[in-house]
Amino acid sequence: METPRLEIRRISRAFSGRNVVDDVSLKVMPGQVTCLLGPSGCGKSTTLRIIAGVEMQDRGEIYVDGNLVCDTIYRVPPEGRSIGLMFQDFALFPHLTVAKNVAFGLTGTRDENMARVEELLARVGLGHFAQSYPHELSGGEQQRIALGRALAPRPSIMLMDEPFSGLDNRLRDDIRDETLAVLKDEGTAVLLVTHEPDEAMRMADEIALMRDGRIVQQGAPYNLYNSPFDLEAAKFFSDINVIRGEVQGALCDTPFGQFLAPGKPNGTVLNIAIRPQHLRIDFDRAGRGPNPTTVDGSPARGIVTRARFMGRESLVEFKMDYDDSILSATVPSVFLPKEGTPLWLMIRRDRCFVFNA
Ligand SMILES: Nc1ncnc2c1ncn2[C@@H]1O[C@H](COP(=O)(O)OP(=O)(O)OP(=O)(O)O)[C@@H](O)[C@H]1O
Repeated sequence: METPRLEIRRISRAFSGRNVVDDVSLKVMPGQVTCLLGPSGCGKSTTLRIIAGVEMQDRGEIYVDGNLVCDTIYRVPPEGRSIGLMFQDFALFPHLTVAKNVAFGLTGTRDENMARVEELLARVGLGHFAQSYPHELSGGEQQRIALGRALAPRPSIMLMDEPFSGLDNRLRDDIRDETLAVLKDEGTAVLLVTHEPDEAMRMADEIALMRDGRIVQQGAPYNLYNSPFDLEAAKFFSDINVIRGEVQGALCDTPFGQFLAPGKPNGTVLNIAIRPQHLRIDFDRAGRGPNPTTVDGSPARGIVTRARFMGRESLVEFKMDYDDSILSATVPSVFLPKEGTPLWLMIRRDRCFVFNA
């Protein structure tokens, strides 16, 4: 078995009696990007600060390359942990040239350091800026220099806390992709903190979804998106429609037909959740909808309340006849029916998530 670059075991930290980080365990394997994803205030940054060594845990252990760097008794200082850091305010040293910024943490001979600086500046595509000062560079370029500086000492693991949130949207996607390419090239393991699911999906090999100080689900982005642990986890990645139904005789009756509910006692209320792209819209045929199918179940009618063009897709919202609830569906390209139009919806049964209400 390969040794994880970083492993934390059962880390906890309380502030004023509140568990901000609660029994968190995590491994990051060589060459992997793991994202700690969760809403603001869930304890992501505190976890990262504990790993970096600028905050102490109340319980738990931290290992880098299989070696203990911190438990509640033994503690390697931050600079001895082989950890690189990159935060949103990546503050380069303004009085040092780009080359000297990148060389800052290096301990080799002058020649070795120069070679490493050259290698990294080439890798981030900014070799020609070696003798410039940070204020002569754009935000995105400074970000790339900060990446070079953090990578220069060949850290075992890079910790990144919302490193792209200071950049404007268009630039952000490019810098994110470039950063990822450089990190993969260097073979560095990364633990990246973000509250943006899109960023996590784009960057991560593995996502650890955090809520109220705990990791509630961990796995490949595909698995988190397609098999969310609960309704809240499902909602974190996209808008979601919820259809309620009650179980009778191992079947759950809904306006969209019956769902199998094996093992669920009679009277259990279920939330059937489905993402907007998995609803199918069909036309009204004088008050009748399409015929039921095994893939899509039965249709239910709604009235269009709003339709918006979103760029790649159109978002259509419906007030459903059965209980006036609102459902939304997305359609590729342009589909903008008038408000008040009656249309029928069907749901892709294989794309539904079923949770106890
Ligand atoms: N030193 C501290 N003293 C007291 N409370 C703290 C301290 N550090 C963090 N907290 C609290 O712990 C909780 C988690 O904070 P943390 O910064 O880890 O969350 P986060 O998930 O990174 O959120 P964000 O994305 O907003 O930074 C917050 O409620 C915060 O107020």
